[in-house]
Amino acid sequence: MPGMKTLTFTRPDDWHLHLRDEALMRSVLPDTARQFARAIVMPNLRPPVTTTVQAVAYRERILKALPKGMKFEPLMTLYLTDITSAEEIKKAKASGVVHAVKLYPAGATTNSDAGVTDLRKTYAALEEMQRCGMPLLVHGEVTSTDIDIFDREAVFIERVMQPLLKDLPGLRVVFEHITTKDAAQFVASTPDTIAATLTPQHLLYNRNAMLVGGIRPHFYCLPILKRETHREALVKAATSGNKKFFLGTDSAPHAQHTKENACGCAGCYTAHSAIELYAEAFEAAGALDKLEAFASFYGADYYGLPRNTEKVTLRKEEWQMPASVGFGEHRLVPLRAGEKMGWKLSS
Ligand SMILES: NC(=O)N[C@@H](CC(=O)O)C(=O)O
Ligand SMILES: [Zn+2]
Ligand SMILES: [Zn+2]
Repeated sequence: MPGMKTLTFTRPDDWHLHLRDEALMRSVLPDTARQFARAIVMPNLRPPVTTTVQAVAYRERILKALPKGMKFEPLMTLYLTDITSAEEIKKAKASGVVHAVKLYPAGATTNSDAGVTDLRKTYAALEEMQRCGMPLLVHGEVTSTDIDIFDREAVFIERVMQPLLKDLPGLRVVFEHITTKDAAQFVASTPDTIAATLTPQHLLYNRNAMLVGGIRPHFYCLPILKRETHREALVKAATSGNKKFFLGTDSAPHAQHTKENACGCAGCYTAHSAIELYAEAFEAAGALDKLEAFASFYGADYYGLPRNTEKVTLRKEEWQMPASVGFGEHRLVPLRAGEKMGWKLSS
């Protein structure tokens, strides 16, 4: 069609994704595989993926769940615990399928109770990671009860991140799903070994979306949405052309009834149309020309993997996000449910 606005670019990858397992995974995996060539798959299952043997088995379950005709490469991670050994890191590295290790401070987020209680307990593993170049992916929030939930990321920088990088200056660290100006500035000021992922919800929304005119549980994720000044700083980082900032949806599916609940779970389901959501955020910033490198180049470069060669096309087209989609035997409410979208990925 003449005059139709399209955007063709290298197929993207998702550098932070929750796929869950079994029937739940089978429901969400096609959404990711339709858009992304590869994804860094988070290990916060119950029980968590703490060993290479478990990661290899989880990878096989993912590949088996992939619908016929779809191509997708899951990049596996290990869940760091107080007892992860240097030996386990060596096995992970040698496997060729484990690409990173994830730090969840104990109690910080969904399925993090097996997480790290004191970072010093993990130094043998971290030293081996520093030696072999295995990235540490960090959920960067402190968990102390005296710290306000809106300050937990900023406080994490001074209390955990800075001491960690002082002790292990060669460690590769990805500050995952950053939500504050503080984190964006911190990452920008560090050497190239330190990078960050950015989610669509933190680029598109501030905390008003979650709290004004009624409490909207489908906008609740961790780290929690912050005020507008932070969102603006994140958009600036994502669209700056700085290779330290790349795409990681943090798509985190939870069944509808567990989010629409007196004690609702944390996590936004963005995989349904993640690349379209990012396109909207980049378009609003007048930076669509920066989307390809953010979505398809910088993450691969950071992880030392080849860039994808296949192309995808986004079309400017209005469509409506479904109110919910299937999730095993449950329902799952995607971000933007029932609302208009302005971009569509061509199939
Ligand atoms: N982001 C979230 O709010 N939730 C994630 C965990 C995480 O990434 O912190 C989940 O697994 O549900
Ligand atoms: Zn997290
Ligand atoms: Zn996550």
